[in-house]
Amino acid sequence: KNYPPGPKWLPIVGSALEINKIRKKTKYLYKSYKELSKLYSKDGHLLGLKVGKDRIVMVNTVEANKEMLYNEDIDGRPKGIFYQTRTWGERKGVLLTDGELWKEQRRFLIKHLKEFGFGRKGMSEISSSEAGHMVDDVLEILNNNESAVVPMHNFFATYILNTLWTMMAGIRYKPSDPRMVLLQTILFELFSAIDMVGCLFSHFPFLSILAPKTSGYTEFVRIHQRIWQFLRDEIAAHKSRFDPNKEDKDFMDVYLRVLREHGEVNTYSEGQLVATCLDMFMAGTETTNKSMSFCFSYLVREQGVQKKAQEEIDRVVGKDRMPCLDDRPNMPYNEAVVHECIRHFMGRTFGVPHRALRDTTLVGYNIPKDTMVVSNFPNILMDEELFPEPYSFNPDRFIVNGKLCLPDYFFPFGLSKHRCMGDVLAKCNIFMLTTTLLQKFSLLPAPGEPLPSLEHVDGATASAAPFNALVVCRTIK
Ligand code: HEM
Repeated sequence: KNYPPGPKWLPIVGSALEINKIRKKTKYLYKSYKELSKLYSKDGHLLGLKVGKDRIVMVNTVEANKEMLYNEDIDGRPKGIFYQTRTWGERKGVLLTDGELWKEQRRFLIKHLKEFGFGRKGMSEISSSEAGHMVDDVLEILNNNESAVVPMHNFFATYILNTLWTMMAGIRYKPSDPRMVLLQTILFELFSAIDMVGCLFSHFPFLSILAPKTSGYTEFVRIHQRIWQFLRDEIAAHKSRFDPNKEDKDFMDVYLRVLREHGEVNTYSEGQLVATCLDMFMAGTETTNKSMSFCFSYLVREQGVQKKAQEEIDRVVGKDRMPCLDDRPNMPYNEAVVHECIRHFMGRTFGVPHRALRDTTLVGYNIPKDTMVVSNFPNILMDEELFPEPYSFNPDRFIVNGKLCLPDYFFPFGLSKHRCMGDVLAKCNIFMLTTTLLQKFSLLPAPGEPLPSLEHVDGATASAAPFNALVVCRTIK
């Protein structure tokens, strides 16, 4: 009763058939939800759905999102096969957990990551060092030539992972490392095959037994097994060289010391360590990397925007040193590029689902316990009234009187207690990698190839369609 408006529910499938029908027409899930909202939701705030066993409420407007994100009754994370298969059937980690475990482990993670630079000056040094490695790698690809065609798909992924992994595990990888290439390929496959709200086997769990292959269950488990193995190998390496008398070098050392000294007590366990690493690996790299894939697909198309960003870099930084985070206040245009690329990414990606912990209400509608409640970021970030010509890449929309100005309806990292843990790192990396690359090189359309497509790859996190760019050395006057 008084559940948010939406399509009719049929037995077993709920509203899945109608969503599917519209998705075939619109291609993208966020566009399907927009159409359904137009059809069913008079006030536009919420769209109420049921897909298989899951009750899902899409939260469309700024007002409803603010109410939802500050409502403690909707502070849970979903339960069920999809969320728990990632962590061996248990609820572990920091991304998809709630209650005491989430509170304690999130606090512990942030506190100790700070010791290794997270959110502090050390982080900009790590990011700057990765930007330097990136330039060296591009020069190697150019091999003394003026230009080269470079696949931009996943180009930034390893540098982004390295900034996080330096703090988590004290290591960095080369983008050519076969383990990295494999991990990035399977992660891309995984995120394209699922939606933020689940997939076939999560809405219809019996399919994981009756049709494990067709429902995506087998592939989901296979990909996770690979990632678990990668993480477990690194933890094993840390264990084998652990010396209690030496200072901890990274988060894994800190966590292993706690386990050695106190055993697996309260919410601390080796499984929790693996799950936290898994969460950071997925939440920390996919998001930033895909934001950057949108950024450069537009910068190749929009040479005017690229030139404007380069003019500011040349004026403020010059050519004799690399950009650094302290330049940010003097570089509002490049700062605005960072926010515009995040807008394009989250403008096609839903928030991490919340769960109603008890029966509650939202903008006057009833939300029963255990309903999945999801921020429909695309509805806000691609709204023509809030962001005119939303599909154009226009950093100037965030500049007022020559200064960066972010409206209060721009909150792509969420709000309140579950707010993204990595927003500072993400913005730092996007700024450092973008400005450092544009200082040294221009990116042009690859000769003989179409411009980067405006279509994107749908999935749990959206990505620009793969594209190549002609990377050309710049000579700065
Ligand atoms: C452009 C980059 C990123 C965007 C747009 C983004 C966005 C988000 C959003 C919308 C949420 C959900 C907030 C909510 O549920 O209310 C979230 C949660 C989270 N993000 Fe990010 N994120 C980004 C980068 C990162 C990075 C770099 C890290 C890791 C350092 C990270 C770690 C997390 C974690 C752990 C959570 C769960 C927080 C919790 O439930 O307590 N994210 N992020």
